[in-house]
Amino acid sequence: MGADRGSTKRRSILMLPWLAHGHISPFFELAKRLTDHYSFHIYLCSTPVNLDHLRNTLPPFIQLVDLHLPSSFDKTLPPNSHTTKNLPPHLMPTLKSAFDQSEPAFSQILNSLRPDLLIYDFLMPWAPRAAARELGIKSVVFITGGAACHSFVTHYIAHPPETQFPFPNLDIVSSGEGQKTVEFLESGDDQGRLSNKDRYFQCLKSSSEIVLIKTFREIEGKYADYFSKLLGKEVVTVGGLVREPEAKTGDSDIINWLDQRDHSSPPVVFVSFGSEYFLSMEEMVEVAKGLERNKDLNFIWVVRFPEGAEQEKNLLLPEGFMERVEGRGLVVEGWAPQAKILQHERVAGFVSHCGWSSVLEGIVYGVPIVAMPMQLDQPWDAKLVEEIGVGKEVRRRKSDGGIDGEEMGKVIDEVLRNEEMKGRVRELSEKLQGKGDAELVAAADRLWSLIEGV
Ligand SMILES: C[C@@H]1O[C@H](OP(=O)(O)OP(=O)(O)OC[C@H]2O[C@@H](n3ccc(=O)[nH]c3=O)[C@H](O)[C@@H]2O)[C@H](O)[C@H](O)[C@H]1O
Repeated sequence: MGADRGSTKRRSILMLPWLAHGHISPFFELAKRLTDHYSFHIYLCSTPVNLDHLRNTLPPFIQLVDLHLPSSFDKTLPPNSHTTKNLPPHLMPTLKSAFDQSEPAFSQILNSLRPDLLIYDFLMPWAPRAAARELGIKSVVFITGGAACHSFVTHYIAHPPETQFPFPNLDIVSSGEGQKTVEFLESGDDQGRLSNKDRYFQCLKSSSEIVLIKTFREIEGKYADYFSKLLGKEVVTVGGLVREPEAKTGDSDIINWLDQRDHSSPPVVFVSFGSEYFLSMEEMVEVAKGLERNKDLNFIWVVRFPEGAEQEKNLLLPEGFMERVEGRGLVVEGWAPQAKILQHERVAGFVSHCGWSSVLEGIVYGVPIVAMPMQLDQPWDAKLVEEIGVGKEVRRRKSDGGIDGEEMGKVIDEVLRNEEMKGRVRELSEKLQGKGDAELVAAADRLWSLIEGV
């Protein structure tokens, strides 16, 4: 008896992603595939503000469950800020503490829904403990990032500092590029109770005999195997979960702009730094410089500002920038239909912060990547992009580690001219078609057998 739809009974899974779009989106994609092909019923649990955009497009056998953070935080974290989207960075530790203190509410949800399994994220060690305590059920952590990064971070936490990471090309701590991420790992929530590295490692250790991760063995098999060795658990890949772009009103202006770039006009690059990161003023100036450097370059650039800090984009962009790029550059505020843009035939390059979902979308849609990592796992994702030959990283200034517009412009030109890289991206994109489904089938069966205890 497998997890296939022929099974007579449905097994229920409660999913609890971290309160960020870059986490909720992969959990929802996994939920859609598990309920679409297999006999699972999925409860997707998050704060109301994080679930609102999903309420009207729910496939069968997926149910949204609102989790309310303690009202004691309402002064520092009003309900519409119970998400990392547009949250001022200094409030992130407070959001983690508020989420931690929602454990009693989560325990009530466990008791009312009584799921057969919990799939959780790597930021809430209290969730698997609650599942075991309240219901005696197993829990599985689902890593929404890449295996290269997570195998390094786990190695960094589990081994003495002098132990050599087996893949030196990705040992960015030794190379001095990972300082910000090390600081992030050593820092913690605003009560100082739990460092991020302890929080993360407790989540990994609390997972049952398997760990799920959003990647393809084709591109990260050796890292997934090392991750498994470090954890002493089975690391089960689910493929890239690259979502099919949904048609949305308001996207047509951008798509029409792309359609108007005929084959005689220069190629277009899409520039985005994800749903969490906000460029500083200085970084905005350097990115603008990089896009202006090549007068022939067409581009779409998504610019974002923290909630309450929205400003007219021309206040933050260099004087006269919009006029100078008139006709070849489109600056979009807040959000753009990234998946649809990357699929467009006129888009020949992707300037990305290398958030993991963006890297996978660039690869699956066959668009070479100009890697400009900013924080978190992005430095490792950028190194992987270079290692598998689907892009090139923009090296930062040696003097102060800042991004350099001139260097960015050079790498854009180099990537757009690199026929071998374009061929490699196309070849990998074709190779990955269907690979993800095969990995998902195996993962669904593995979850089913875990629930059945076989
Ligand atoms: C897991 C973790 O999530 C975070 O998410 P973040 O949003 O920054 O980036 P992505 O993972 O690329 O996720 C971004 C997702 O939002 C979509 N999108 C984004 C901006 C936009 O304007 N339009 C869109 O459609 C995009 O297509 C992708 O699917 C951190 O990066 C972290 O590095 C990453 O490992």
